[in-house]
Amino acid sequence: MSGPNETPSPKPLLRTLAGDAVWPPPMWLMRQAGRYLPEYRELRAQAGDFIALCTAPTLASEVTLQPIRRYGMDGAILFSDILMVPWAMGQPLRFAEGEGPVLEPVRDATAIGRLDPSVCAANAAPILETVRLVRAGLEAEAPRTTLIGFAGSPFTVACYMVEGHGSRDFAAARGMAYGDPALFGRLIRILIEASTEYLCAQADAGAEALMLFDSWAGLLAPSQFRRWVIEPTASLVRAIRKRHPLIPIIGFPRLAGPMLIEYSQRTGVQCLGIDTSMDLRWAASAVPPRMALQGNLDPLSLVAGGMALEAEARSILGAMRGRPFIFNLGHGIEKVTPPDHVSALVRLVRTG
Ligand SMILES: Cc1c2[nH]c(c1CCC(=O)O)Cc1[nH]c(c(CCC(=O)O)c1C)Cc1[nH]c(c(CCC(=O)O)c1C)Cc1[nH]c(c(C)c1CCC(=O)O)C2
Repeated sequence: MSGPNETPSPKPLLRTLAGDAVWPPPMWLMRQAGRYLPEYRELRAQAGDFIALCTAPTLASEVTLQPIRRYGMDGAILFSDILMVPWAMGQPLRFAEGEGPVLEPVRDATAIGRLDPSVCAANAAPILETVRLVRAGLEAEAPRTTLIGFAGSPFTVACYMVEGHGSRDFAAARGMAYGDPALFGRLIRILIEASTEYLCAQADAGAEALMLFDSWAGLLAPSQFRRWVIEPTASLVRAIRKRHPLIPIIGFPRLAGPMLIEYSQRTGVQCLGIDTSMDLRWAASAVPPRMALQGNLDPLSLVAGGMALEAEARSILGAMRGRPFIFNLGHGIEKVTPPDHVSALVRLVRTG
């Protein structure tokens, strides 16, 4: 972002977040560092488990830089996980092979009372060191690439903390939100405080933009969406802006549908991540005109490649030409994606 006395950033992704319709659009892919890349699988094997990899700054920064070296992406997203916030607050976490994350659920006042948001940023020190190493690596190797820090949004992180694992409907968490809103609200406030500290620490360490992943926002009824997605996100954004007034923030309320309109008006984010289900032209017509959009290629079209990929990507480019837009997927890249299909997509987007 540039203020009145600053020269505009030479980084295409930052210019887009500031509201310029940069073309061809900057691009990166959610989960771009991951198991579809042979060089990732190799480093992953060296580190042992996934948490060990996230907390080993040299390895985690290498992994973050791998897709930048291979594809020259405009955005480098910190290699970590949204569940490192509960982990850093002391909630036991492991990633079971083929099963996803497993946490010791927090479902009562005693368990929630044990969580300490004030220790989050200190316990996340190795992740913050990764941010510093990645930023230095980008300055040396890819000076036009923007470093994106991130956290999960309070609601989505609370879903995993209460449920203890992934779920199709997160019934325990959503049930607690109705049945004991005071207790659920306490958990949400703890997450707002911890995430504020953690995201500000990422910005201090060199993150140039921040993204809030709200993967399960779309499970909520409108009243609940306002209370547990919009209000906490607005508080988090306000708290970050007190210390980092200019840092751009991307909000990604997945499967929000028409609630995207209120989200765009009330949370204070500069950019909206758009999931695969949403019509980009509708989103563009529904939100403020200078607000950047990011998305929303179907990750399965990238697995398929060829004409199907080309048609989907061209349709997105056609819909977004002339407005601030960041080309991305509508959800994380699939593990079975052929790396060559990503190269083909990069060529296509780069020619606009
Ligand atoms: C819900 C969620 C999680 N994590 C995340 C979300 C929000 C986005 C989304 O909805 O996908 C976000 C996330 N997770 C990861 C990143 C790294 C940055 C990136 O490349 O985008 C980011 C931004 C790495 C990861 N996070 C995880 C992996 C796989 C771990 C491995 O290599 O074994 C990676 C690369 C593990 C993880 N982490 C999580 C789950 C459900 C799983 C297991 C499922 C899976 O394996 O894909 C929680």
